[in-house]
Parts: sequence; C-alpha cells; structure tokens
Amino acid sequence: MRFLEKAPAKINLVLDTLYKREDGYHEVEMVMTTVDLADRIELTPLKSDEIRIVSENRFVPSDSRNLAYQAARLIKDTYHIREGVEIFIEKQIPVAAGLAGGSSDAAAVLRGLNHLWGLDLSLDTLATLGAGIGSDVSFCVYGGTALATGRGEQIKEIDAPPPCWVILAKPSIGVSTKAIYQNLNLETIDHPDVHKMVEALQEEDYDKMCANMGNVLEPVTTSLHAEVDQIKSHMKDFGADAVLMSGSGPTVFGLTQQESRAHRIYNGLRGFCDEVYIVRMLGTRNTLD
Ligand SMILES: C[C@@](CO)(OP(=O)(O)O)[C@H](O)COP(=O)(O)OP(=O)(O)OC[C@H]1O[C@@H](n2ccc(N)nc2=O)[C@H](O)[C@@H]1O
Ligand SMILES: Nc1ncnc2c1ncn2[C@@H]1O[C@H](COP(=O)(O)OP(=O)(O)O)[C@@H](O)[C@H]1O
Repeated sequence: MRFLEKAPAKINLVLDTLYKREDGYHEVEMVMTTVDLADRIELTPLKSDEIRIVSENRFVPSDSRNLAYQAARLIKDTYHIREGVEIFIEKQIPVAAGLAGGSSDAAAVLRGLNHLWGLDLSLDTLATLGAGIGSDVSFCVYGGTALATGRGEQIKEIDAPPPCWVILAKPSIGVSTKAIYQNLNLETIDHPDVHKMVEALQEEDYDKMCANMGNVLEPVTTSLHAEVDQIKSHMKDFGADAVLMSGSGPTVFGLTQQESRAHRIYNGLRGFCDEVYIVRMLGTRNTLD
C-alpha cells in the first residue's frame, strides 16, 4: 500500500534576526507561509529493514544527507520501527532556493510515516521531532501561516495572508544558508517590523502586508550575487506590488492581486530567468490524514 503526501514550499514574508546565540544559531522572528508549489512524496513499505530514497533530480542526495532520509531514520529509531520504506521524491521545488524544499520533504515524511506505521502522533510531537532535523522543519510539519521564533522552530499559527498571486523566480545560482548567516553583520541590520506584518494579516490588509515585507538576509545574498537585485528590479518593472528574496535566497518572489498582471510578470521574467513559477498562497494548516 503506497501513501502520498504533498510537501509545499514556503516563503518568508518577513525575516528578522535579533542576536547570535551561544549555540551558533541566530535568534529569529519570521512570518512564513506555504505556497502551492509542492514536491510529491510517495511512501512504499519495504519488507527489508531499510530506508531507500529514490529521486530523478540530480541535486537531491539519495543517502543519509537527504532530510527525508533523516526524518525516516528519526521516526524509526525513536519508535523502534523494524519495517523499511521507499521514499520517492518527485521534486518540483527548486533545490537550495530559500523555499525549504528539503525541510518540507522531511516534514511530509514525518506526517506520512506517522500515518503509514499507525503511530498516532500529534502535529506538535512531529514538529518537536522535526526540529532535530533542521530549523525550518517544524514550520513545514504544520504548514499554513506562522510566526516563527527561536532558531525558527517555535511556531505560532497566525492569520493567512489576503488572497494574491505569487511569482517566484530562482536565478541559476545555489546559496548556502550557513554561509549567508555567517556573513550577516548584526551591527548594521535594518530591522523590519515583524509585528506590523502580523497585524497586516490579522486586518486582512494587502497593502500593509506589502509595505511591511522585509528580510535581513537579502542584503547579504545580493552582495554576493548581483542576479538577485536584477531580478527584483525586473519584477518591480513588470508591475509587482512588493518584491522580496525568500529565506537565504536566491529565489525572489513578487506579489499582485491581479491575475493579468501576474501573467505579465511571469512572462516578462521568463526572458531573464530559467526557473519562474506562478502560484497562490496556501495559507491554511495541514491536518493529519
Ligand atoms: C533562512 C531560512 C529562513 O526560513 O530558510 P532557508 O533559506 O534555508 O529556506 C531558515 O532560517 C534556515 O533554516 P534551515 O535551512 O532549516 O537551517 P538549518 O539546517 O537549521 O541551519 C543551517 C545553518 O544556518 C545557520 N542558521 C540557521 C538557522 C538560524 N536560526 N540561525 C542560523 O545561524 C546555522 O549556521 C546553521 O548551521
Ligand atoms: N529532500 C531534499 N530535497 C532537496 N535538497 C535536499 C534534500 N535533502 C537534503 N537536501 C540538501 O539540502 C540543501 C538545501 O536544500 P533545500 O532544502 O532545497 O534549500 P533551502 O534550505 O535553501 O530551502 C541542498 O544543498 C541539498 O543538497
């Protein structure tokens, strides 16, 4: 019996860092939301006691470096499961893009194996487990829209963004999250107002949401990769209401409420960038199947 689970990408509407902690991580305040660009995860039970990763995408590791593998290993070890599983990852989310593709795959494996192996764990328990894999995994377990604090693993559900179109454009460069955080100068940060963003969502105020988007990692990535700024300028020129880099980048997203304008931005961007997507915000939380 196969089990299918969707693993949606996330964007950061706002990302602030407060200070560097003694464990080396940065204390963050972020508003994150899921969009309907998703990997498809297919779980097939195996008689042999092994975890097998299968993916046709050459950038996706097929061994223990894969976050989906780590999720399965964690569940097996924690709950003493002696069965095996094949994890087929149909990749739609660009890799190393600031869209949490690997984290979302890991979260989907946690939700899926919970179902497949009849563990009856809550989303809260899965999110706590997920934090051991990576800072973004807890958010991805819940999906929807959240204020994330701590190193990103403390999740509070908040209101979904007002309906709009999201155009995602990923320049053909890979970015290391670790390297971007390492290059962040905490003394010179221009802090965005995270609480105004939370308010904007509460008030369903699209203009206020656009006005309060901000990401302190953006200047770090743009200083290393000029392409990010170029794509931002193009998106603005084609008519996006607000434009921001997601996470540590390099993917840039632009927002509009008008479908015709969304297509104009999408078509315009395709001339400059190989990987462009036009998606909707999902906004609402996952449920356990
Ligand atoms: C920047 C963000 C924003 O959502 O996303 P991405 O760009 O990766 O999508 C996240 O904070 C990334 O989360 P994630 O990709 O899970 O990071 P982790 O594996 O936990 O950490 C990778 C490295 O990033 C740095 N790191 C990460 C999180 C954090 N709060 N402070 C940090 O300094 C650390 O150097 C760590 O070794
Ligand atoms: N299931 C997975 N899908 C994609 N990348 C993965 C996966 N598991 C591990 N990785 C590794 O994680 C790194 C970050 O990838 P990803 O999660 O897509 O980006 P980001 O952290 O920027 O959102 C990549 O370099 C890749 O080798």
